[in-house]
Amino acid sequence: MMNIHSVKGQKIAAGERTQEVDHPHSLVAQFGADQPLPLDCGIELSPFQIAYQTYGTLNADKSNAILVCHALTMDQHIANVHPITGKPGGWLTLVGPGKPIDTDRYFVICSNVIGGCMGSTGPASINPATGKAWGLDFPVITIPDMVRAQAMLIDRFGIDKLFCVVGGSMGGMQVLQWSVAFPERVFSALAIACATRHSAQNIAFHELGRQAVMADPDWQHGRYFEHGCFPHRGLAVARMAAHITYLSDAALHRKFGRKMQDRELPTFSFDADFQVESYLRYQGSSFVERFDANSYLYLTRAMDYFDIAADHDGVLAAAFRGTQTRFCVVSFTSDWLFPTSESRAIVHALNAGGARVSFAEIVTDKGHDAFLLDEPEFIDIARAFLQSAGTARGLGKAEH
Ligand SMILES: CC(=O)SCCNC(=O)CCNC(=O)[C@H](O)C(C)(C)COP(=O)(O)OP(=O)(O)OC[C@H]1O[C@@H](n2cnc3c(N)ncnc32)[C@H](O)[C@@H]1OP(=O)(O)O
Ligand SMILES: N[C@@H](CCO)C(=O)O
Repeated sequence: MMNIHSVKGQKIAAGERTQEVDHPHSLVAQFGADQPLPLDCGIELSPFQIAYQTYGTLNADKSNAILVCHALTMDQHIANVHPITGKPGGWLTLVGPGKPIDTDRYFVICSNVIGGCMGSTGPASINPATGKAWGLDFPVITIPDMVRAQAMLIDRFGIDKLFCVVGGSMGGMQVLQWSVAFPERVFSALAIACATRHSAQNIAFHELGRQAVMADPDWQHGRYFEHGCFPHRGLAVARMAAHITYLSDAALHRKFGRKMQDRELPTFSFDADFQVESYLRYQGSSFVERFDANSYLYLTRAMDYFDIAADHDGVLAAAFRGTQTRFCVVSFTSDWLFPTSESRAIVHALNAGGARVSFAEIVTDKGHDAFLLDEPEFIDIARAFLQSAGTARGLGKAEH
């Protein structure tokens, strides 16, 4: 029986941070001492829980399930109003009735990653051994750990084989890991704006963000809840730096150029004179209202450690050899975080491994986060891929 409860999250209430906040729109699967999660660091995490959302209906033979893997700071609320921000779902361009991930046709599951802060067990959860938030005592988790936890959730649904696993950025890493760790459970895979390993430049940006968090005196060596504070400034700076990498020079120029913010002339101060400064400050301050600082450390670390080839004697193609999964790999021309060269490396490895793979590079100036935006060519490609995979899976044609 599925063990379903209203999620008791750990933190994040804008302005009034507590360690027990309801997330009434999520379901939670709990895993007790009899079902520990084996982690790459050698520790078994137990007990733990996974918060998740579902959309649509699972068909009788359980062949229409799509697992959506969320990106770094996103969460399971991909197609419903977000319970903290009150904003529309995080991936409505792709998920919903009549959308490529058609909730009238597919059963869609999206779970908050292990280590996250939206109801799944993470560093802000209570450590049963101490009765306090885990903080940095939480074990370091990896992308394979996230996927192993998701597989345990999928088992609870009695789903042997997912029709598709879909994700962008860190979600795309999970897609690739699913196809390597559980090839027989993945009929098709849509990996967007991602890579099989994190580059030196990307690790460097993550390190910058982590150092910004840890340099904030309110971080308190990760024990900020106990001190009744939160590293707002450090986490906001981390987000500002990261957000620049999600965009592109051309997009920033198009949106803001050198335009001034609510003024005609420079103030000759360090106010946000430029619109782009004001925008970045807003992105930083809104982020800290919805995200946990320690989770940010853990999830960026998980991406840093990701390296599929390293787990296969340095031979990427060996990871995919003999796979029956149908792949679609997508990149965006202005993505300098996961440039097209990374996607080509995935495609070459898949080809060498004998996989069935299609590849699209979308021309856009919207940067890495183009996968979250209304990018018609990308939406069309996702729709066509799922349509053709659905036909191959015997799911019939969509009405739309
Ligand atoms: C948990 C969730 O809700 S997940 C939400 C979805 N995902 C994320 O947050 C990931 C991070 N966010 C992003 O990467 C991007 O914001 C996207 C991709 C989601 C959206 O991109 P876009 O639609 O192009 O929005 P854009 O980046 O221009 O940001 C718009 C916001 O900036 C604000 N803004 C724009 N210009 C300025 C300015 N000069 N000064 C201050 N704020 C500004 C807008 O008011 C708007 O605020 P709102 O989000 O509260 O409505
Ligand atoms: N902007 C998205 C994607 C980052 O890779 C996020 O914050 O999760």
